[in-house]
Amino acid sequence: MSTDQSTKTRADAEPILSVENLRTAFYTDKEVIRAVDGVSFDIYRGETVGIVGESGSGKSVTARSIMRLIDSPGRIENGRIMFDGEDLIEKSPKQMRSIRGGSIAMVFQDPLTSLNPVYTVGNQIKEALRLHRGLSGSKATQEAIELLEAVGIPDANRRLREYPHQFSGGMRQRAVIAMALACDPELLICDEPTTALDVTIQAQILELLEELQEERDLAIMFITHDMGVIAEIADRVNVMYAGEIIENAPVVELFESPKHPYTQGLLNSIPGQGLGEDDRLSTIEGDVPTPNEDPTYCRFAPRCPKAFDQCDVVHPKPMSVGSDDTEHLAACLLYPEDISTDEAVAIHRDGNTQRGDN
Ligand SMILES: Nc1ncnc2c1ncn2[C@@H]1O[C@H](COP(=O)(O)OP(=O)(O)OP(=O)(O)O)[C@@H](O)[C@H]1O
Ligand code: NI
Repeated sequence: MSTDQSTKTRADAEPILSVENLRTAFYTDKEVIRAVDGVSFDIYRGETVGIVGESGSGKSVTARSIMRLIDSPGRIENGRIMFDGEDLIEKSPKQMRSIRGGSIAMVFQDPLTSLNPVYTVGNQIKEALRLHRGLSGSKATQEAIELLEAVGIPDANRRLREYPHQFSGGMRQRAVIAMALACDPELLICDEPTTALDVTIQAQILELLEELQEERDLAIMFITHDMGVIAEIADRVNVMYAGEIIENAPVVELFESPKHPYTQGLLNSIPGQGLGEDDRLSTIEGDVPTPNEDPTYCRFAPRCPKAFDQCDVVHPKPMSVGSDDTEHLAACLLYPEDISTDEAVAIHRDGNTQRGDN
């Protein structure tokens, strides 16, 4: 993590990605699942923004919405996804195909979903180089070798001619990252890229991503359910719960001074600080509810140790909770802290969002 750098890049630049009030819903026979329900956040060049939350909180749907990979029965219902100054929601399917794997690349949990078993790793990287950068022949081969070397795959020349099944899990994920980089993306979206790997390999991949980011000024959106991974990799963190971002803060501030009771619960459940060896976020009792109705209340209230009667009838808006100039938001009726709870509740009820005010 590198918060100083993050604050610097944020102060004097435009975000590379700006998600504004994004809403994505799935229309099932039974109900409408508001998987992403009014999500807003920014990512700047050279910055890693983490998205953390329990299973089902809407992290992957957020990523897939940005990539415009939402299929029926799902659809993006509202919002803007400004990338490099243009709204991705307005793009045609053809334009999106060239953006995907071009200026935005994605790395998933299972590298085998990104690799084709019947082609050599080299051919797949070279295909990406041909499609997105117009390279072919020995130029493409040379670039593919350099990419494998850049992601720390030894003996690149030989490994280029091997098939995915000849790679170990960690090496496979490195190959997927090489493929993602083949397109020279500006934004890399990683959805639990290290979850399936053992801890040592996981640490190596995180380190690799940080190196690549520094070299290339990459913006990274990093999805995980693991607060320990967030601490390693993120500059800024969005905490998601039931389709909403309930807290957003620079990583150090989030760990030192979490404001939302949900974030406080997540931090208490980090392995080593909590009870078990299970790395799932498991010490908050109960489950994430399915967000299947308009949030006229706090979706975390049923599990919240600090909930009071108003939490069932007033929807919390993001409030500025940072010390000094820190951009730190929490959506909880307990804030702002410096006024009475009744006054705070009134601000939330009147829909006076503070986002964008600072
Ligand atoms: N194709 C779909 N059809 C119906 N509901 C869906 C679909 N895809 C996702 N959902 C719902 O959207 C919500 C958010 O799912 P999402 O996959 O984004 O969660 P997540 O935070 O990525 O969880 P995990 O950590 O398990 O990957 C869930 O309630 C899920 O059931
Ligand atoms: Ni997911």
